[in-house]
Amino acid sequence: MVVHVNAATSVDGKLASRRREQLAISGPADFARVERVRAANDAVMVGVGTVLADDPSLTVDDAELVAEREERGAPPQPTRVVADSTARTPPDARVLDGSAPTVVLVASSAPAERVAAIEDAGATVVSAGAERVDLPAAVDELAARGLVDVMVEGGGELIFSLFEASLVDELSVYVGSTLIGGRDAPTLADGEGFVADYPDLDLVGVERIDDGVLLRYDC
Ligand SMILES: NC(=O)C1=CN([C@@H]2O[C@H](COP(=O)(O)OP(=O)(O)OC[C@H]3O[C@@H](n4cnc5c(N)ncnc54)[C@H](OP(=O)(O)O)[C@@H]3O)[C@@H](O)[C@H]2O)C=CC1
Ligand SMILES: Nc1nc(O)c(N)c(N[C@@H]2O[C@H](COP(=O)(O)O)[C@@H](O)[C@H]2O)n1
Repeated sequence: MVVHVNAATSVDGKLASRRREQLAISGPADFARVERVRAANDAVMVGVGTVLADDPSLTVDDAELVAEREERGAPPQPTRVVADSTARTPPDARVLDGSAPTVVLVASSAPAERVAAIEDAGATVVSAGAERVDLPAAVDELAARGLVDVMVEGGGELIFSLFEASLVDELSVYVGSTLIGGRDAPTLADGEGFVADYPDLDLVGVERIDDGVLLRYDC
């Protein structure tokens, strides 16, 4: 199992503004790279905060990349995965539009009627954890379903939890040349934050793309 976190930040480490609206930090070449990373993975995962803020599709749109997946015997699209403890994913969200398989990870305490609405929209609901999605159990469950290479696109709450659980194998951060600011703006890793035992990453790549820099780390 390989968990690869990929995200784009401003020079000051923000994922978006304090309004938490979707913001294009990547340029065209970086978005094309992100699409290639999606296509190389079995699953593309986000937290429900990103679904509510961005309403992403998380699909591979480039027909050549879809064809390449099919040539190697993979399904045309990676499976979309949402970490959503209380089943807040709206039934009309793009991740539930049927254009790719979707797994929604919930806690066992998630309200049954909201779980049913997500299932009615065509997603597979997987329960892991009592009150909040238990990420180690969830990734094991994904692997058992053949989803072994997982790309995580954010946001900051989910990314922090994955680092806290020592589940991240690779991190790619595209640092765009824009400054967002704001103490309440989401950052690459939010959550409670570390106060000791800070993850020590191994810088393995630096590349200029568009007007920013892609930093790659082994974790
Ligand atoms: N620039 C970029 O590359 C990206 C930017 N973004 C931006 O980030 C923002 C959204 O980020 P953020 O608000 O942090 O949302 P996240 O996408 O990280 O989702 C956070 C939510 O995920 C749920 N969740 C379920 N299980 C867990 C767990 N074990 N650990 C942590 N979270 C869990 C929680 O809700 P619950 O408790 O209900 O389960 C939590 O509130 C938006 O502004 C978006 O535009 C997002 C992705 C990429
Ligand atoms: N790599 C990257 N660069 C940015 O500038 C971004 N804003 C994001 N956001 C992520 O991409 C998702 C959008 O996906 P779709 O295009 O709708 O498929 C968004 O939800 C974030 O996860 N990423």
